[in-house]
Amino acid sequence: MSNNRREFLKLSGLAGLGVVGTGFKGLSLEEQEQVLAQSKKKHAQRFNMSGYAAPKLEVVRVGIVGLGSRGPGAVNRLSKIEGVEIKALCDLRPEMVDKVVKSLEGTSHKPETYSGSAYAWKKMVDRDDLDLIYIATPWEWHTPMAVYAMEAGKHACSEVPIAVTLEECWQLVETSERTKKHCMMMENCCYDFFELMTLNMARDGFFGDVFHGEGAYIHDLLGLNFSKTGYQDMWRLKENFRNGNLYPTHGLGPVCQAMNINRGDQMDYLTSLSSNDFLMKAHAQKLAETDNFYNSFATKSYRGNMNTTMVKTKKGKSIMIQHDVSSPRPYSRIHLLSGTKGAASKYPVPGISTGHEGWLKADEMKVLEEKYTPEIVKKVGEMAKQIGGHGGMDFMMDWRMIDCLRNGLPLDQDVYDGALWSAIGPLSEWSVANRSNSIDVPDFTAGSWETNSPVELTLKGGGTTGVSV
Ligand SMILES: NC(=O)c1ccc[n+]([C@@H]2O[C@H](COP(=O)([O-])OP(=O)(O)OC[C@H]3O[C@@H](n4cnc5c(N)ncnc54)[C@H](O)[C@@H]3O)[C@@H](O)[C@H]2O)c1
Repeated sequence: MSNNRREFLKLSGLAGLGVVGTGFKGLSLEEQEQVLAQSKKKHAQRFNMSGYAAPKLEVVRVGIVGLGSRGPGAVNRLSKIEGVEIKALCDLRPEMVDKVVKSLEGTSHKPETYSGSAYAWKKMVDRDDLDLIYIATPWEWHTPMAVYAMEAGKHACSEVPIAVTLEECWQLVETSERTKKHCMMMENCCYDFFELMTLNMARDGFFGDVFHGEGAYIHDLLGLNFSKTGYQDMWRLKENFRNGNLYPTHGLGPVCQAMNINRGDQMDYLTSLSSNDFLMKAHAQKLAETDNFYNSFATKSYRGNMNTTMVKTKKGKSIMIQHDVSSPRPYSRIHLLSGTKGAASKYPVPGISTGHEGWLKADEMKVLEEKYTPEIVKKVGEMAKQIGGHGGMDFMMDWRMIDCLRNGLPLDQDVYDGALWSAIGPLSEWSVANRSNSIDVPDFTAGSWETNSPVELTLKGGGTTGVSV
């Protein structure tokens, strides 16, 4: 069987209008309209997964697929959480699996392994002794793997973005609703310390009505994306042949939580604009001068270096999201919240303000930290810092998900969050390709955003899962 994911989609019956291809690329205007109409029609059938609690699992038996740069860290973190059994590991490349198996020597985890083909993961997912499939593969595999996992009776969680087309977003929503299996996109930035504190402050009304938010993924990955030893088969560079906000969720997730998107407000429409590419093709051409490997990359067109996407919400609020992975500038996710009574901004230095005079002083910030540090940080924040993973946020995310599964609680990020935040990718592609015309954002919740509860910030009903550092 071909290693090609598009071939797989066709063979597995997952192919539908808009699945094969990236976003709207390659579709005529008429076909794009059909995709949107089809999306709207799907509002008919519903089971609301927001706030849904699956039966408690005392032990969470996990299978992990994708053991490149990101996956092994997840294995390490999960291995330290009480009630987790790492039962199975999978990667296309056997050597990646071997390395992770070795790292677990001396622990109680004795996983079975799967590798050697692009479909070995299906064998793993088909086992009947797994509760959760944890996905850390290239983007194009996230939805096929998550959908297959839910169909096989497992909860699914996936790295970001969980979908690359609108059709995939709908598949995730429909499958999660039909199978009543959790489908969580692992947006770790929602668990960073400043983001959690400002979410708590927003919830308490500190900022008044938060009517504007900004997020971004500004990270100079030019060298890594073009490195032959970076991402498997150069997949991440190839994603940059698309033009739009390809990686929206790190900046967007925490802003959506603070603005209660999907849970009190909803995205209405967006418009998106990309600069031209002034760096990537030039870099490819320079590399090709001395290395034939880069010849094919030197002839390609790349996404504009900076993409700016603006969203209007149904309640009249605004969100701005940026994406730039090639400019020589410092890392930033912005994380700005602007309300009727105050504002927060994370980069370059975390600050809170209540007026135009400037940011609060260190002693005032300390008082706020004491008041607004959420329960999860008090409970596992210090251990998370020791275990690591982007300063601790990765561990807090994994711990919270496992704690919710073990206590039969709804997950903080449900399938609607994953679908909506990921949908910015294909929607922004369409807008960029159409002179920044606006496009409606589908309501994946089918109206239940009006009554869904905001994400839970206490550990009510849970907080019982231990950690071994
Ligand atoms: N949340 C974060 O902070 C964060 C950070 C880094 C990466 N990521 C995400 O993690 C995911 C993985 O990224 P990475 O940096 O580890 O990439 P990578 O290329 O290093 O690793 C991907 C792994 O998946 C394997 N793989 C590919 N196709 C497969 C298949 N069909 N079956 C089984 N294994 C397959 C590859 O062999 C490789 O080992 C991406 O979605 C990326 O966006 C998230």
